[in-house]
Amino acid sequence: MLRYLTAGESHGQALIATMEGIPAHVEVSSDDIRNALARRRLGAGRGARMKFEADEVTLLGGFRHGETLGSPIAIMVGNTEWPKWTEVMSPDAVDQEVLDAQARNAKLTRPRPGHADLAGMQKYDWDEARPLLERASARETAARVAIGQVAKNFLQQACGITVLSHVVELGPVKAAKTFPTIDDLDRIDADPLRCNDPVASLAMQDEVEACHKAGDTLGGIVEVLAWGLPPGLGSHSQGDRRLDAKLAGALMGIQAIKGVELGDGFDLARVRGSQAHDEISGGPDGIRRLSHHAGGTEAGMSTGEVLRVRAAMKPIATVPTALRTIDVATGEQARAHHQRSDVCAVPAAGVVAEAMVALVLAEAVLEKFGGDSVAETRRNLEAYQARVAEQGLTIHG
Ligand SMILES: Cc1cc2nc3c(=O)[nH]c(=O)nc-3n(C[C@H](O)[C@H](O)[C@H](O)COP(=O)(O)O)c2cc1C
Ligand SMILES: C=C(O[C@@H]1CC(C(=O)O)=C[C@@H](OP(=O)(O)O)[C@H]1O)C(=O)O
Repeated sequence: MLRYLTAGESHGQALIATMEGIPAHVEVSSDDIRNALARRRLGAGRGARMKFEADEVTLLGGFRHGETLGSPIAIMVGNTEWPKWTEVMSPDAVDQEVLDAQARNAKLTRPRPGHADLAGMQKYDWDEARPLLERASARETAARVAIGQVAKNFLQQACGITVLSHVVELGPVKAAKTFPTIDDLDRIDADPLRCNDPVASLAMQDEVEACHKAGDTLGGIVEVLAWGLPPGLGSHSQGDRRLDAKLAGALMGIQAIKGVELGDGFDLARVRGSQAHDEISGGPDGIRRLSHHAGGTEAGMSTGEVLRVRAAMKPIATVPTALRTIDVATGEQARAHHQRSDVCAVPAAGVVAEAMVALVLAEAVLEKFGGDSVAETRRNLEAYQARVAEQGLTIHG
């Protein structure tokens, strides 16, 4: 069983991710994690904080000599801005004078619509937003990307599975419906919008710029693709074992994601059945699908086709021309607290979505094939593939 947790606050000393269940002998380096975190910082529309703050990676446990040990993993992502926040975020009690000064200067009593601020104050009994926003912040996704990279390395090394994402919509701009391949990954990462369509990317960059000037924010849609999945990950037999349900839950668990669709998703509801399903054809090479509407799952199981899942991100909620709210200290109408924010974080959300998909797939692979070492998982996978081939049911995607 694969399980993981993260801890840490946005302006805390560090984020920590722990993960248990990853087999031994997955090759991972600190640079792999650093590169993954650098990809998450990329992208047009990110705010000032991404420029002056850095992620400091430390592999704390579960690794030795560039490999996983099969024991629990702990990764620390240190925050270089911590020295400026030691008093505001001190884990230990501070003097009343310091608290009073903080209250005078910076008590966040004007909850921001679209954030954890107001519901969190109600639920956890706080009189300001700081204790909520610190954990609700998507800074936390750095920790998930760190362990997601370990899952990606495992998937690649044990099963030859590759996970990639690209931005398909940004506000009103839509990319052409092109299907990137693994070879496009470097080009997509080099694009400021992580978009596979260069013309749409320019229009997206203009949209980000226009929004920035107007003091407004943007959302968009990312698509995650995974190549190399065997058929049969997940199960039809219980709702909570379905691969599509796990993917949807994991992607909806990312801050600001408000919709998820598998394959053609919502569009399938608008066409007739004869147009909606992926017909099956046989032949000497094995089985082939004549279309890719389902997105690589049927009845909660992977089909062996390319997995294709999309996530819709709402526009950034901390709108610079601040939204209306109340001041909870006075009960009076006010404008929401705003210091700075991203105009758009859709390219970064794509990288986070890749990590979440990789974690779900790693869990599904381990559920189906088990294995305490990469070689054992691979051997079990190969035995399964050989049996499927004997049945004459090998998929050629
Ligand atoms: C990578 C990433 C960066 C984000 N950056 C910001 C930001 O700068 N400002 C902001 O208001 N929200 C940002 N968000 C979204 C908020 O964290 C999120 O909307 C908020 O915590 C409320 O959660 P909810 O939208 O899921 O309801 C970001 C989300 C992601 C995934
Ligand atoms: C720090 C990160 O993203 C932050 C996520 C975030 C939010 O509300 O989610 C708000 C912003 O932080 P602040 O309000 O302090 O400027 C982003 O910069 C990060 O992704 O590493």
